Amino acid sequence: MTKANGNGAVPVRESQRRSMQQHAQGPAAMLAIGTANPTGVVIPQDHFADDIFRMTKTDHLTQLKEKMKRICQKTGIEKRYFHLNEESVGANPEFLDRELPSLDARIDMVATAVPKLAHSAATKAIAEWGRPATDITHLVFSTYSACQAPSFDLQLATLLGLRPTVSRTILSLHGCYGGGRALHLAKQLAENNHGARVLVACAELTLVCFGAPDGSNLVGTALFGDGAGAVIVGAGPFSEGERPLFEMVSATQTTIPRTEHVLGMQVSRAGVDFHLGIQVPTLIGQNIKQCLIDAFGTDDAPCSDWNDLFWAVHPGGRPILDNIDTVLKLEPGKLAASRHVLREYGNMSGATIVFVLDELRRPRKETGLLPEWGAMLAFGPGITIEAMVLRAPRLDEY
Ligand SMILES: CCCCCCCCCCCCCCCCCC(=O)SCCNC(=O)CCNC(=O)[C@H](O)C(C)(C)COP(=O)(O)OP(=O)(O)OC[C@H]1O[C@@H](n2cnc3c(N)ncnc32)[C@H](O)[C@@H]1OP(=O)(O)O
Repeated sequence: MTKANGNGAVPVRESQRRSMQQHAQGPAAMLAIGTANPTGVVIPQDHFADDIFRMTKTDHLTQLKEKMKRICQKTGIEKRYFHLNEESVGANPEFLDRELPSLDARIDMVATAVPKLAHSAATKAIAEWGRPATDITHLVFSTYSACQAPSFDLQLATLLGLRPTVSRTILSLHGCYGGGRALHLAKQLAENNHGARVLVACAELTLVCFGAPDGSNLVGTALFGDGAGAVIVGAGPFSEGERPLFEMVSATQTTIPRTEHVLGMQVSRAGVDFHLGIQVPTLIGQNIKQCLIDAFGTDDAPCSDWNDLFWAVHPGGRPILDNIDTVLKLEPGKLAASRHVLREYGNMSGATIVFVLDELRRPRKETGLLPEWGAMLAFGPGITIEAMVLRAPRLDEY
């Protein structure tokens, strides 16, 4: 069979051959990881309630403050990093009144702060990768702060000096599954484009959501922090010096039916409003096993014991991790990387999963080598669950 072109007939077999060559060898892998947090403000969780009520001039709301203290004690968080500080909150009093427009001022602040934070994480990932930034062919950027075009993806590409031909995608408002979604897309891009090297960048600043504590935002205010993560993703053949940290074997996205109202974010003239339903941890616990079975592509559990795997779980909140432990009957310590990241940084939404992966790949005397097979999970509005089967190659494999 032939296909016409301007110069005559081109055999389809030839175009098929070319398209076959576009595919990479083997599954994509994460080749390097970088993380960053704002350097300005670190708030210990045990005096967060005092700090936030003072900063927002709401100390008179004593019952609300007591509830915030109760919530903070149950988060499993010890400290969080923030871009906003007392001075910038004082300079923007409209941030404290949801009736006043403040979106423009927030967009002005994130316009430089988000790419700067992403740049910091990406620079570390690129340095670890060891190849020049100009070898990056694709960029996938995820954030809940993007309200402009051109956006942070182009700013980051410029800051890093990427090629003008770099293929850019920005994911907006995917919330806590943004990092999982970006990695899932990067896997598909790397596997379908021979030689592709994809930079995944996730950067989250709570300042677009920040407001004075009220009856609706206590949990989010007690839980979320600022951070950025970056991962270089590519598939074989690997160049000298490239070493896969985690192979990205298969991935699925699942939406739990009829849960759209449970978890959500909405851009308003007063910033980004968010809603975290009290049933989120239970719903995730009830659905997680099936998502894993789907991701592993088997009719039943992929292994007799989920403890045979290593786990990279987005620490959306302490009870989410507790429910996963219970449902999967995990041994203590299986979710240690997730609990560590929650304790040290809080929930940094889409960027958090990169911190968990970074924590997992650190060699540990007490736990030894990771099991060969693992699972990555991230959750967010929808309720959407991103699941990915990972494989940790042995050091001498590549
Ligand atoms: C410079 C400073 C700047 C600061 C800026 C901060 C700004 C932050 C804004 C960032 C927003 C980003 C939004 C991103 C949205 C995407 C989220 C996701 O995708 S991923 C998913 C995100 N993750 C999640 O959705 C999980 C969040 N949940 C948790 O982590 C835990 O449930 C917990 C820590 C809140 C409580 O621990 P637990 O063991 O459950 O303890 P208990 O049962 O004893 O409850 C204690 C009290 O808490 C109450 N209460 C509980 N839940 C809720 C609720 N949803 N609703 C309301 N209230 C709630 C409960 O009723 C009780 O009240 P009381 O009886 O004392 O009066």
